[in-house]
Amino acid sequence: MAADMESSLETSLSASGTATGTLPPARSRIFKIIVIGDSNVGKTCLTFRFCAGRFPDRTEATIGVDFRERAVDIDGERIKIQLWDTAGQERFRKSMVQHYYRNAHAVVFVYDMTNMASFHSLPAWIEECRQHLLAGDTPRILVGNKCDLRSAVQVPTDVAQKFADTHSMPLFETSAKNPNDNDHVEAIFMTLAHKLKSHKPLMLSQPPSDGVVLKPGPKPAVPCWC
Ligand SMILES: Nc1nc2c(ncn2[C@@H]2O[C@H](COP(=O)(O)OP(=O)(O)OP(=O)(O)O)[C@@H](O)[C@H]2O)c(=O)[nH]1
Repeated sequence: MAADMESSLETSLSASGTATGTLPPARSRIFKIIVIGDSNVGKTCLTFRFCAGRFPDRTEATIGVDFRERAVDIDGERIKIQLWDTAGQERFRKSMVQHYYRNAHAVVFVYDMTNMASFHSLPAWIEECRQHLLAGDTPRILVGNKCDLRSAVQVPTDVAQKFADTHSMPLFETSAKNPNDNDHVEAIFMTLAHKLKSHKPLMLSQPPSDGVVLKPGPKPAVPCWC
């Protein structure tokens, strides 16, 4: 992953590059999106699905944080979506928490639709986020995962929607495993990236080094989810 992160240091000038044979790479905006929620809800699988395009063969509990990154083209602009897959288990995350939130441009809260306890944990995750995020207007979305396990669903959509409305977040129900189910993981992150693109000024972030972001981006503009 380190190599991927290094690539986000690319700088500008391709548009004005001269015919020297090796044009400098295009500058990319980087959107740091952190993915939060209880252990086992599928944060690793969701981020893997978006960045690698498939469901991982196997996963282990995330320790600290994993980074995944994907470059996308939005309206002709190259954007790097940097997903921070955070540990759900308290013992694997406590020393890292402030690094997750630092300079985050958006937050994805995840619960497991087949596990009511993971839904009931959401207020605690929202509170942690509130305590660490400087910008209270940082875009947030709510994702219910594992909707492919239809017969095991414990969290009704209307209950989740009510919760999402109360917290002014859009709700998506999806499956990292089965890309044909409900909202596509691809569409969820791309929707978020479109929102960020239309509201963020240009950022030249440094990539994280040992989990620490070196250079802050400017305060994000007020998001609009309408
Ligand atoms: N059926 C089904 N299983 C899923 C889905 N997403 C994840 N899983 C399974 O749920 C388990 C946990 O997935 P992870 O992605 O490792 O969960 P996590 O939230 O990253 O867990 P931590 O790293 O401990 O915080 C694994 O056994 C996955 O295979 C899904 O959409 N459908």
